[in-house]
Amino acid sequence: MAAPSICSQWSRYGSGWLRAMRGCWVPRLRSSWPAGSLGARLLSQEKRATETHFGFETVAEDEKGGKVYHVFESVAKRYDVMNDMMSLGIHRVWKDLLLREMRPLPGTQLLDVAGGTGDIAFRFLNYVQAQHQGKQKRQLRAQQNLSWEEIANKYRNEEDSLGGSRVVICDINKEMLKVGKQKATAQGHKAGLAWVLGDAEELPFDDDKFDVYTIAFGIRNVTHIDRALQEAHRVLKPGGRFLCLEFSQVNNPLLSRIYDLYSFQVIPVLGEVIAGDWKSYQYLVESIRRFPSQEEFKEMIEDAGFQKVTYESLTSGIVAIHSGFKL
Ligand SMILES: COc1cc(O)cc(C/C=C(\C)CC/C=C(\C)CC/C=C(\C)CC/C=C(\C)CC/C=C(\C)CC/C=C(\C)CC/C=C(\C)CC/C=C(\C)CC/C=C(\C)CCC=C(C)C)c1O
Ligand SMILES: C[S@@+](CC[C@H](N)C(=O)[O-])C[C@H]1O[C@@H](n2cnc3c(N)ncnc32)[C@H](O)[C@@H]1O
Repeated sequence: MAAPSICSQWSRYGSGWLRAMRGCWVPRLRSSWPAGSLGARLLSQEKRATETHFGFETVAEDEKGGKVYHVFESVAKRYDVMNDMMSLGIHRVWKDLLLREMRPLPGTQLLDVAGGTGDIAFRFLNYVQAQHQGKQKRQLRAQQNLSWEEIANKYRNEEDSLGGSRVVICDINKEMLKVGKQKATAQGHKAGLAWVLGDAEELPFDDDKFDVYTIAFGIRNVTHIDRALQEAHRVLKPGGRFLCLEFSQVNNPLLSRIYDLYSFQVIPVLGEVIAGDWKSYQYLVESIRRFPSQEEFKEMIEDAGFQKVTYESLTSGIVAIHSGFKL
């Protein structure tokens, strides 16, 4: 599979003709537009159309990708330890629940987008391996009068311990992927996984290719969420499933105040102390507040063409798992 270069990915950010115009005739005309005139209104519309947010900051659309890249390049090495410290390990439970929701069938082809250091992919591999081994044991136990040679051969001939399941981890950040690959080696995951550098908004995969698409704590960072959702829909096979684990809206007012206090007063401090990076963790908490609520995000998933869209809020809505099908 071809891995597109980071530079070619970035050249795409922002809408082409508006960007080109901003650079040429728009600034020259600006001074001659009286306030409230059509020209001034068009300019402000054009600005709004090409601006987005990076946390609480307003930035040009074509700047956001670079800023997000810098955040994850900076945190990559301390990413996993930070998550355990900041969430007291709770992120592991959320990720386990995503797998429980997925319940992959034998032979599942999974695409994990914004897969970073591989947490979802490794859970998937452990799950399908355990399933496959369980099935194999049950089959052997059901067969009477097998010799020890036959049993030993059965185990030896078992080339694919994953029962045909595979996972592709796709992420835009090569530093995150690098840490993920090191983790895979340390955890003994060799077979059944591929690492691909790519953008959620322009996936380097053919149509109708995967059974399941996951994105965990990734979609919040994408510049055009609608494009990422459309891409998810494109690469899934008919009948395929979209699953997203993401921060969401806390639904308990009292807890919400404690949560805000913890997010804004503690997380950036931990970011500074553990990773030497206040700004990236300030971006994390700000981007969480910017992300749509459970219901709003559900509508966006439906707009991308998914059917039977549902969600489950976890830990009082701190995070939610959204699910949808390509039918
Ligand atoms: C740069 O971008 C990123 C970098 C990353 O490293 C990760 C991500 C993406 C995120 C993940 C992969 C998930 C893992 C990361 C997190 C969970 C960090 C984000 C955390 C939050 C937004 C806050 C919510 C966290 C939790 C509920 C986890 C549990 C944490 C606690 C129970 C905190 C306990 C801490 C203390 C007792 C320390 C003392 C605190 C204070 C003095 C401040 C005041 C705090 C309190 C009164 C207690 C705080 C209690 C809560 C927060 C519980 C609130 C519970 C509910 C609302 C149910 C990435 O994009
Ligand atoms: C918070 S991490 C999540 C990593 C992993 N899924 C997890 O649950 O631990 C967010 C990831 O999204 C990736 N990312 C951000 N924008 C992306 C994009 N446009 N396309 C693909 N990946 C992106 C980042 O590089 C980073 O690895």
